[in-house]
Amino acid sequence: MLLEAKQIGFRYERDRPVLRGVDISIQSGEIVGLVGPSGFGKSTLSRILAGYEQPHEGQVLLDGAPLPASGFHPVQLVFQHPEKAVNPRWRMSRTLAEAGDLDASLLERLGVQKEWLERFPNELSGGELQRFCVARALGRGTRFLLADEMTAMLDAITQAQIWQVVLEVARKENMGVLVISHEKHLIHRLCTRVVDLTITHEKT
Ligand SMILES: Nc1ncnc2c1ncn2[C@@H]1O[C@H](COP(=O)(O)OP(=O)(O)OP(=O)(O)O)[C@@H](O)[C@H]1O
Repeated sequence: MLLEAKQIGFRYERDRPVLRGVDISIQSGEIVGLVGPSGFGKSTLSRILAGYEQPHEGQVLLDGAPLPASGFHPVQLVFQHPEKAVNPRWRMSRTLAEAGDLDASLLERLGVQKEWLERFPNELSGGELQRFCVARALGRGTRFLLADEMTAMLDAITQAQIWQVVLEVARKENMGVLVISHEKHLIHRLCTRVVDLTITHEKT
């Protein structure tokens, strides 16, 4: 499968484009890094690739077709702030159910404890909550995972544990992964290819 963004243009405010003429593509099985200075539009691009934002120019295609508008989305985004990605009024078991039927061992491998399932998001630490968000994003229908500073707020051991599981699942399921991070060593260790947004970005 191929996820591609072609000639993407995007602005939040009139006359202030954030992205202009950006191209990026990810093949199944690839681990691609996306780097660039702060404020250059990396998170915006990941939201466009996941279908949360519509580009003002260009298009996002999955095997040549537009992203599906309903059902479990094949492109899943996990970002830095898990508390913004879950419904605060739902117990974690309900949030997880959004991913459908998960691989039984996944929660255990991600270090999710059974008793956490009955808790609400505000009864978990950021790191505990992020494990749920990662699990939910690794549902059986996921073909591409976009990790936007996914482990930036976690300690090194938790970061390594989560990435190990993500890479195992990605390899087994032949998922494509986009890694957005300011941590050069993480990008270097994980990625087979790196896209630099300062180069991809069309100069004016
Ligand atoms: N909702 C919004 N409304 C207006 N401007 C926004 C909004 N979200 C982001 N921006 C602006 O768009 C630009 C790109 O932001 P974005 O978060 O995509 O950058 P980034 O490369 O991911 O940055 P960082 O590395 O700091 O996370 C920034 O100038 C930011 O201030």
